[in-house]
Amino acid sequence: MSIVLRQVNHFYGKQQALRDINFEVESNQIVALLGPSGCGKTTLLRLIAGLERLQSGELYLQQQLVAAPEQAIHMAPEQRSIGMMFQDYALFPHMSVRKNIEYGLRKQQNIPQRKQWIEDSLTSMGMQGLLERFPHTLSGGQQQRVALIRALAPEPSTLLLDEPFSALDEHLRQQVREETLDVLKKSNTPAVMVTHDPLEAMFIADRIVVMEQGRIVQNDSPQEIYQRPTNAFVAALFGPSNRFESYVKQGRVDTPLGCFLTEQIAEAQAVDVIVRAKDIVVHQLENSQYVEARVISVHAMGDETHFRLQLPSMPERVIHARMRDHWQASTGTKVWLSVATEAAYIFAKA
Ligand SMILES: Nc1ncnc2c1ncn2[C@@H]1O[C@H](COP(=O)(O)OP(=O)(O)OP(=O)(O)O)[C@@H](O)[C@H]1O
Repeated sequence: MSIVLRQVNHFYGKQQALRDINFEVESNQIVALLGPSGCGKTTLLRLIAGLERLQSGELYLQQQLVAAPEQAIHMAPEQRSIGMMFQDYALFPHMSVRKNIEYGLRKQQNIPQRKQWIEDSLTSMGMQGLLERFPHTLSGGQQQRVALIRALAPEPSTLLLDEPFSALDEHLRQQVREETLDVLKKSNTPAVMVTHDPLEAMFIADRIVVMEQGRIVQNDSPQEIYQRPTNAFVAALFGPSNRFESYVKQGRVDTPLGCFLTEQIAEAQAVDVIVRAKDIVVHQLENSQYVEARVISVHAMGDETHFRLQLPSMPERVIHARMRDHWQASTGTKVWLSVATEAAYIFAKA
């Protein structure tokens, strides 16, 4: 194991930022911490790095107990062999790219070999010839690549990344994200990356830890998180969705989009139902099995068409649907909706 956290709680004054956190990062794994602003992601990263003192619980890095307040253990950040990379790059402005990267090399390392690694890594990212340049002469994407190589040059046992791509525009973000993934996998460095972008987490991570209000609500592979979300919050993370409140009656849950079967949830239990926009099929032809709706607006979204729809039974709500087809329809057009029964995610309310 690269990182093990046991029973960690953290307070800022009276406000609790982390609750009962337990998780592990295996060697060679990339783990994404995913959740909305304020859910405690950065706090967790800072605790692992030692920038914030653990108040309770235990932290192991490479099987070594490095923080445990009950045993008065707190290893200093610089002794933890952790590399860090943040969204604002934080390169030294008065040093060349070469000096920035070589700054962290340690005497114990095979320096000529590391220098070769630095040159090879920059070349693989299309950055050959930039070693003598200064940070202010580089683009944001180039600075971010330098920051990655700098963080990895001392061969840390783990890399922590806090929203590393958020300052980049969408196109560049995708490119730098792919390069980062390749460099991390090639160097076999386990990493924990904070992000609030579910697609980014799915793309880069072997495992996703979803956080909500200081708690871990699910810790699984990207596929499990997407296909078997454990609560309504996780089910609604990936793209636009529709949420309904209902209750179980004779093994069924009635919603404005139809009736769905549920076997696991007790009779009369109040539930949240999530139907992802992509799971609603919009039909042009009337069918008595389908639910009637009217078009509010239609939006071409590249390969998909996004519909904002209104149901006669609940005119105050906007229903979101997404189809792979290309559609055009004017406001007020009548359409019919269907949802496969397995496409409704049903969760008992807490
Ligand atoms: N130094 C601090 N002093 C007081 N409260 C803090 C401090 N740092 C964080 N908090 C609070 O703790 C909670 C968790 O913050 P944290 O920065 O860990 O969340 P986050 O998920 O990383 O959010 P974001 O995505 O916006 O960075 C928030 O309510 C925040 O306001």
